[in-house]
Amino acid sequence: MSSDATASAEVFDYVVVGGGTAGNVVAARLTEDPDVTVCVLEAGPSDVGDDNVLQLDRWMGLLESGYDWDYPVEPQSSGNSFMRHARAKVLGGCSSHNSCIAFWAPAEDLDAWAAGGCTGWTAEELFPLYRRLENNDAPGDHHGRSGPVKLRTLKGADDPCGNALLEACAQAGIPTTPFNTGKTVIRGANWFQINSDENNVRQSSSVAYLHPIMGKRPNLEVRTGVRAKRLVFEGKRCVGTEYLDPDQIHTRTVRARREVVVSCGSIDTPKLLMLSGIGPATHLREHGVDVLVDSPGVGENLQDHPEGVIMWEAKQPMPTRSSQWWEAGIFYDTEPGLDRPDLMFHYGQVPFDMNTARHGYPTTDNAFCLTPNVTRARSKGTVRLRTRDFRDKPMVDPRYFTDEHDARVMTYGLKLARRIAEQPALSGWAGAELAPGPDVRTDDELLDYIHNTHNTVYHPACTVKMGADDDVFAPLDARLRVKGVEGLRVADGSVMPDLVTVNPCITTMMIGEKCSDLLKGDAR
Ligand SMILES: Cc1cc2nc3c(=O)[nH]c(=O)nc-3n(C[C@H](O)[C@H](O)[C@H](O)COP(=O)(O)OP(=O)(O)OC[C@H]3O[C@@H](n4cnc5c(N)ncnc54)[C@H](O)[C@@H]3O)c2cc1C
Repeated sequence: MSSDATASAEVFDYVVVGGGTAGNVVAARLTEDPDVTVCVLEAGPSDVGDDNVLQLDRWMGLLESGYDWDYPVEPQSSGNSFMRHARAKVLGGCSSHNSCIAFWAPAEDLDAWAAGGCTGWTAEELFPLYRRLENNDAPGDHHGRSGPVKLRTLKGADDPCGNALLEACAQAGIPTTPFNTGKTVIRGANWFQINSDENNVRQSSSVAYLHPIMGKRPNLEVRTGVRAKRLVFEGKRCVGTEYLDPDQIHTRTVRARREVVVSCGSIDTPKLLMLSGIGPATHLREHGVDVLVDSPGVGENLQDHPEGVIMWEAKQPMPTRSSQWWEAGIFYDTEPGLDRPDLMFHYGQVPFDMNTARHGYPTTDNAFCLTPNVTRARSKGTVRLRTRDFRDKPMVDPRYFTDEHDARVMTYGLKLARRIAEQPALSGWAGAELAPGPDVRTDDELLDYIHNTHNTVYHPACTVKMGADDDVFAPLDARLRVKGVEGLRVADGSVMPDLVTVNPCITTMMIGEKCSDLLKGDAR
């Protein structure tokens, strides 16, 4: 150990606040060095032995459950004001809650981060980190074979409807194309890769990184059921955090000798920074929070993948077993000249009426659906404090569909989904269209339906973005350090300058890998 403190004392070399997707990666990598002590503070319970969390096919049951922070959105002028943002409250964070669709980010996304001032974040520099984290069953030299996170390629053996869908896509000019080869798929469809093992145990950051070492590394302490209230500073140096003990009464402090890493996710990280005095000064003062750093970008730039749904009654029985019920997807370019797809669909083997049933759209148990999402949405929102009480949910305002681009891509998506369903290959499967239904035809009607019923792919990100040193709207520099203070970094989905085009969980783990490299490099 680097000093007299042992792993059970209240002083550690590093404190990781939030035992989620990225935070656990940071903790696991740092404690590879037995002389480095790390304490992870996670508000939710442990996932060890909890099949509700570990068995991937049960993931939809976690939505709005006790494992969910379940954030409402502020009333939306152009979007669905009933929509809720699921955010996991359990060790592993959203990687313990999600559907484990596993993608490497397109090289173009990462290169754009670097071009925007994030030195060290090109695809060439980051692809080796994806390789390091994965143990992938896909062929070729592109993939890692010995990382902690198992990725497997789905094959659709038990889903004739899904196979008919891929055939229908091909009939509609969308070829069956392998994913995750390192070449960006602009137009193509296929079965996904997922991060779950052969027994369908999810390969969350806790399963893959923490379970093998918990209780085995004396330099790692994982505390669950503890909620950070506020970061602790001495002058401008972050020296630890206050947290609410599981007894829900006492406030304790844990200190970091070297650095604190905040990994609470794209909604709770900006909240914790703002409660600690780092954020837009006027907003902090309005809530009676003393300003430590006027950082106007904290809680700004909220980006997401808004998602619509189109659902058909199935003419034949749909599968009764599945890895996670959303096993295939489609990428598409809605205008010429794009270097990345601007539209994606997930194919659901199940009805998805969470946002349509309340509006009276019919539903059934035997249905399938396509959910178009806007992969490079331009509507940007905010996360703000509701009050200065750490127990209050923050104000999440994604401002969905306030940019016309997003509305155009989404309506294009609904029409393209109908075109796919009309292909001969799906004639034996696509029955009545349940939502939005055949009467909803014009762009205005489709948009009205979307505004009332859209969901999210649950990818909120970018609210504490990294950027160039002189970018005042980037609260972090490219080494993930919070500008204006010392001893404090952020590692989670909030650091992305722009949301990746694809499902972001594996990229968020990669951010954890990168953060651990930066910390190790700077500690030398
Ligand atoms: C329902 C759902 C389905 C999804 N499906 C997919 C998918 O199939 N593929 C994909 O790539 N992505 C998917 N995503 C998105 C992906 O899982 C997330 O973008 C990613 O996991 C976020 O990681 P993070 O590290 O930013 O935050 P998180 O993983 O959410 O980690 C934050 C952690 O911090 C904890 N925390 C928060 N506040 C405090 C506090 N004050 N004190 C202590 N701890 C705190 C939280 O409890 C949580 O454990 C999905 C997300 C959801 C919610």
